Amino acid sequence: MHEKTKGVKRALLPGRFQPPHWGHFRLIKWVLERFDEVIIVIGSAQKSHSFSNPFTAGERIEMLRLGLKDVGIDLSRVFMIPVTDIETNFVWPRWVEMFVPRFDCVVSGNPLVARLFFEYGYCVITPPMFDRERYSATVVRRLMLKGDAEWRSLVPPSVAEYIESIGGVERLRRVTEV
Ligand SMILES: Nc1ncnc2c1ncn2[C@@H]1O[C@H](COP(=O)(O)OP(=O)(O)OP(=O)(O)O)[C@@H](O)[C@H]1O
Ligand SMILES: NC(=O)c1ccc[n+]([C@@H]2O[C@H](COP(=O)(O)O)[C@@H](O)[C@H]2O)c1
Repeated sequence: MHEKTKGVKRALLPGRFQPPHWGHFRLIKWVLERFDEVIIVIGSAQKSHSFSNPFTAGERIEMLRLGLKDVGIDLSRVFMIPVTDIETNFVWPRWVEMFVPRFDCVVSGNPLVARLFFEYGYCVITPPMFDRERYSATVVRRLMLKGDAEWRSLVPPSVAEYIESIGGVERLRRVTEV
């Protein structure tokens, strides 16, 4: 381990962030209360323009950065790294390792992610869920599709403005038309 990063505790936080909502930002704060740095893996980086994955990896990075600034998180403690999916779950932790800096633990509420990294030998932490009834990206996307402006209250203001600036709601409607 390099002398300068020796002793620095890092958590890996994988997710799709489609889009990032208040639950994610509370989770990132929670992680940074326990670790020195967080590596946010922007999962399914190859995906965009669908109901489950409307935004590109680049757009998700922009939104995360805006939200992190809104909540006053020091960006020098945060890495954001896009990682594409692969066919083989068993080797996915090794695949992720290729793209990211060294890390100590994985934080995930996703049972598959937790199990794969646990079997691979990592320390895995299941975080608390923050107001999960509301703070869910699926809920945000459903409200957008319904034309219910309530979705804006589930994400930081800067994220809502960004989504509007790129025509995100219109995109979601178009790509889900049958
Ligand atoms: N409200 C929340 N509180 C705490 N952690 C959350 C919350 N929502 C999501 N997470 C966690 O954030 C990580 C990334 O989640 P993800 O991007 O899948 O969000 P999501 O809201 O579950 O999205 P989707 O509804 O599109 O599946 C996962 O570990 C997930 O458990
Ligand atoms: N085989 C794989 O590529 C593999 C396995 C498990 C999770 N993942 C990814 O990890 C991310 C987990 O994030 P979510 O909790 O948002 O689903 C997703 O992008 C998911 O596709 C990929």
